[in-house]
Parts: sequence; structure tokens; C-alpha cells
Amino acid sequence: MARNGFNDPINLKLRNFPDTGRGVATPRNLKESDVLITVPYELMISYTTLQKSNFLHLFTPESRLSIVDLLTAFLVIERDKENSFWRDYIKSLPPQPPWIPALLSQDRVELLPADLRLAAKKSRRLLEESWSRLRKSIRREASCVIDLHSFIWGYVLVNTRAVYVNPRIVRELCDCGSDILSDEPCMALCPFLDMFNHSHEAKTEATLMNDQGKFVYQLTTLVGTRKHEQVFISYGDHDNVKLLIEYGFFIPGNSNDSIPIQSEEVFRVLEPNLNDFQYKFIRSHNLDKCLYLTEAGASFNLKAFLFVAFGTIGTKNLTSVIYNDDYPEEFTCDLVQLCLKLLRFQLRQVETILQNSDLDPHIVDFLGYRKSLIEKLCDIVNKQ
Ligand SMILES: C[S@@+](CC[C@H](N)C(=O)[O-])C[C@H]1O[C@@H](n2cnc3c(N)ncnc32)[C@H](O)[C@@H]1O
Repeated sequence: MARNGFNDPINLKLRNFPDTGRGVATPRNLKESDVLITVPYELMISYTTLQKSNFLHLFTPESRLSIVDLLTAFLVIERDKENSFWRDYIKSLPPQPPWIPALLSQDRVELLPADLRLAAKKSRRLLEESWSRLRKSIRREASCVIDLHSFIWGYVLVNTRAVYVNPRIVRELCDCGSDILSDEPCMALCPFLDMFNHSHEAKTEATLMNDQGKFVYQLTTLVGTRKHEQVFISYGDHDNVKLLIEYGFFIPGNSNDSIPIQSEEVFRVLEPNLNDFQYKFIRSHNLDKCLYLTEAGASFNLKAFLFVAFGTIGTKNLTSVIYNDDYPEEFTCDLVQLCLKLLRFQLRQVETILQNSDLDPHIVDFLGYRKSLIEKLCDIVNKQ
């Protein structure tokens, strides 16, 4: 990378950390606004890379492939070449992709709680659709390199490592003639940047920018880090389900985490007796979506849903109460009891699922953590 213009002013080190596996350590104290790395655009595997190589000719002209499909195929094909320019980068990638729930067998997916089951099924469907598109589009001479096993390796690595790049800049930098790309070229693989692990507390800024006529991807820290500690970036304000589904890990104590509640569970556990008006109000204001509980209490929609269902106020004032957050005192007490019932139901559900000895060990860990979060929330609600 140094030969190709990579700038690493801090001299960051790769190291194995007990909690996160391989990550990046700093050999000196970092302060706010320190530039961590600058990666030249040519060292990133972007749509420009694919266009400038012969790679796109490996697909039939009528192909319609997403940027993830193409990056996946590129990784797999370059890994198979003896003298690939990307050889050292590919050697730095994990030989086994991280585990993600999309790789669970159908039977094991069925054992998951509803929220996780739906998310795992969706993620599995996206993986299968990508595989099916690639199989149909790739010309016969290249098809022997990509089998299901190598596809999964590439697909999971692309999805867990690629970064966002501004597609407008990417389009400016490549000749977008005969296009087989079906979506925006907004993802790219960025060597070294993809060695940083995620923390919900990290604050960094990453930008694709023009530096004296050349595009570079620059990572800057917005907070200090002590010498020899791990430097994290943030993959986004993700809760633990999102982290588990997309990246295969979760963070105990994640401040973005919550206990999701399905609207069916509210009906099943609390048995509200809704009239037509209440039902339509909930549906038309989308109050049956985004229902969850955190240390701060019920989500906006959960509180509103419960108020519409159980509040005693005349129906005319519903909108004003909900959108001005002007709930009557007596409802606040009812809300505590309703939330407690929902949490206890969640707890029983997790405990029942955990009794199943066929669960995947990653899921056992995750549900053990979820159980402790529900117990913590019960304590908090109980004290209110
Ligand atoms: C972009 S890579 C980060 C580098 C990676 N650890 C490696 O050795 O190549 C993203 C993957 O790292 C792991 N990871 C990232 N942050 C983590 C964390 N806070 N705890 C555990 N694993 C993490 C997950 O497997 C995730 O899919």
C-alpha cells in the first residue's frame, strides 16, 4: 500500500484483541481531528476498478447486477488469479467469512424470536437472489471459478467490509457506458480501513475527497484514544439485531439497543378491545410499527399505540396528546404496568427459546444477552 500512495501518519498496528478479534491499535495517544489514514482511490476496489479492468466482460451484455453482486464476483475471481494486483489485499482478508444469521439452516432460523427470524430470512433471501443473478449472468468461461462456497465467502466479506462512497463521484471517475449495474455504485472495498472494528461510542469521519487533484478516502478521528488502545469506527447507529444480522456480532451495553415488540404481541399480551376508530387511528398513523422498549422507556410509537388503546381521554384529542407529548398523569402509571407485562412476556419467550438444545451457539450468546437486557429494563420500569 505504501508503494501506491497509502498514508498512515500514526503508524497504526494490526493486533488481535480478546473481545473483538483482529483490529487496529494506535502506538501513540490520538487527539480529536487526527487524520488516521488516507487511502488513494486507486487502492479501493470500486466500480471504477471494475470498469477499468476487463472484469465486466465476464458477464453477458443483458446482465443486470447490483454493486454487491459485482464486488463479490470480483473478489472471488481475483483470489483465483496467480498474479492479481489485489493479491496482498486478498491475503489480508479472513479465509473464512464471519458467521452471520443468513448462514443458519432453515430449521435453526425457525427457532429464533420473531424479530430476528424475519431479519435473518430477509438477509438470506438477499444472499440467494445475489447468487442466482450471478449464476445467470456470468459467462461460461468464468463460471467455474465461482461456486456457492466461494460466492458466500465473497458475499459476506463484501457485506461486512465495504464502505459507502458517494456514487456521484464514482460515476464522474468512470466511463459509465454499456452499464450492467442495476443500482448505484455506492459501495467499495477499502484496504486497511476495513480492519477497523465497530464501537457504538466511536466518532470518526470518513470522506472520499479531492486532495490536490487526486481522490482519496480519508479517515479522521473526532475523539481521542489512548496509546496502545484499539481504535474503533462506527458502522452506524445500529442496534444489536442489526449488528448481528449484518456483521455477525453484537455489543453488550450497546446504547442503541432496545427490546423490539411486535404489534401482534401487544394484541396477544394486553388484549386491547379496540373499536373501529382506534384501530384505524393506529394503522393510519403507523403506530403499529417501530415498537420497542429501551432504558429510556417505551418508543414514541409504542407509547402512542398504548395510549390510543388504553388511555381514557376523548378520542378528539388523541393527536394533540401524542404529538405534543402531553400524556395525562394517570396514563403514565398505566404505561408502567403495560410495559412490564410486555417485558415479562418477552422474558418468558426468550427463556423458552433458550431451552432448545438445537440453537446455534452464536444465537445462545445473543439471547443470553437479550435476557439480561430485559431483566434490566424490568428493574428500571419497576422502580418508576
Ligand atoms: C470491517 S471488518 C473489521 C475487521 C475484522 N475484525 C478483521 O479481522 O478483518 C468487520 C467484521 O469485524 C468483526 N467486528 C467488527 N467490530 C466488532 C466488534 N465490536 N466486536 C466483535 N467483532 C467485531 C465482525 O466479524 C465484522 O463482520
